Amino acid sequence: MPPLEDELFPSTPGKIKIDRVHHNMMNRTFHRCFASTSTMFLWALFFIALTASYLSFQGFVASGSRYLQHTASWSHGGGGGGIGGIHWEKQIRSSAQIRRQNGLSVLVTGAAGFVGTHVTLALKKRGDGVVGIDNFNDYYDPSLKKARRKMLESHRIFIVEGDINDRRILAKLFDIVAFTHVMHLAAQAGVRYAMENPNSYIHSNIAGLVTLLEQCKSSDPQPAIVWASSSSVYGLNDKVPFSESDQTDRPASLYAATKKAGEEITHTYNHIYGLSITGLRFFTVYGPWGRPDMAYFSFTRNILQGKPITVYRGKNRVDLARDFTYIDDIVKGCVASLDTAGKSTGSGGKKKGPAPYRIYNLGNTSPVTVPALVSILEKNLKMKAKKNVMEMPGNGDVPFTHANISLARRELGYKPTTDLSTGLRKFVRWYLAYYGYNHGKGNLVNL
Ligand SMILES: O=C(O)[C@H]1O[C@H](OP(=O)(O)OP(=O)(O)OC[C@H]2O[C@@H](n3ccc(=O)[nH]c3=O)[C@H](O)[C@@H]2O)[C@H](O)[C@@H](O)[C@@H]1O
Repeated sequence: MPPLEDELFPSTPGKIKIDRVHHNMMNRTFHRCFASTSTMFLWALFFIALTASYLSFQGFVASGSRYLQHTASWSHGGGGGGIGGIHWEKQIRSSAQIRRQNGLSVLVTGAAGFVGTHVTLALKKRGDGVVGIDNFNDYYDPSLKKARRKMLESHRIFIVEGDINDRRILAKLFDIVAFTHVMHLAAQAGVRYAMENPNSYIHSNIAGLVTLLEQCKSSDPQPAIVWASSSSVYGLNDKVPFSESDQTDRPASLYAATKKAGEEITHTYNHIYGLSITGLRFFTVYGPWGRPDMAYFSFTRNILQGKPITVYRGKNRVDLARDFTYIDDIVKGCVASLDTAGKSTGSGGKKKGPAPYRIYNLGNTSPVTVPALVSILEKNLKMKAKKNVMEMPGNGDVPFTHANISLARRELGYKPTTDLSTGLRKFVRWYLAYYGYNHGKGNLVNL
């Protein structure tokens, strides 16, 4: 059995063990023990204070660097598009200035994208106020997006460098400008890339869309929204031409599925919050300042560089076909949609009455096969393509698209006027002016 004292004062490191010699000795020991304990107590206090001040200093440094990062991201959004500050707000106000009677005030998302650039410019040219937002991601060469921005800047259009998933930026923009309309074109595009990077489709086409709608629903006044859906929602349908009333529940790619989801999500915001919604199903849009990931663009590059192109073919050697639609026709459809969009009816996040919910096909109504597309390019480039023909891989592609545009014609006055030959001639002219024959460094040209 251990002695009682040992139990009361266990011999642990740092603790004084009581001497059991005699009483005086014990007193002295107690005294020493007490004195040492109070010293220990003071030391302990000292260490606690030291630790506390170290931790709070760390916290200060961390929050300081968070603050610095925050400030940095709000002041260096990238060449000309820096975020935050008086100068930034001034550029936004100036870009948003309306210069015609009953002009619109439009926020264009994806403004440095292909369709975004063209729509933004068209609105500005007719005197509407317009501000762009774009995250300048590197899905395809960001230098093309920057060149588009430079071109827009020469027309005094300001593009904020930011992501539609960033609630703070959206809130700030709506604080500065009472947008009457949002032209929502920011998206992860491309049908086949969805197998490589599925999450980017969820990030932009689902999460980004919801973030934007949340902002719009709580804005006062609520803007009307026109946004880009896609012909790909018709998926595996084989009844042609595709009509808006056809069922769209058999998407062939994740891209198509996110666009279809977008149609359902916008419907919800229309139903609950009274947002005015117009969804536009674009059919394979092409033209100057286009997207390098698309077939007409990459074929042109490869033909000029003497590289082979891959031409996909459907089952039983059937050629694939697309209802290729020229950018100027699409722009007219977008602008007409903005002009005819009824008002949103909500305020303070509450619906006051039913608001319009519309969906339109914007196509060309004359599908052309991919080999025919290649022939037109060969003629314009005066060069022969090296073709590798192979069966379409099961990666989300659909064999054909063909738009019925009667609804858009009736309600928007939409009437496409550019056939594929004319449109590709314009594209090739732009391409050669921009890249040169060797696809060298781009020379910036005006539209
Ligand atoms: O209209 C639409 O909904 C969609 O149009 C295009 O998608 P897609 O029609 O597949 O356009 P491309 O990628 O340019 O392909 C056009 C045709 O060329 C074919 N192709 C593509 C690439 C290739 O290397 N070879 C080839 O034969 C495709 O199979 C397709 O039939 C866009 O990329 C989508 O963002 C858009 O939403």
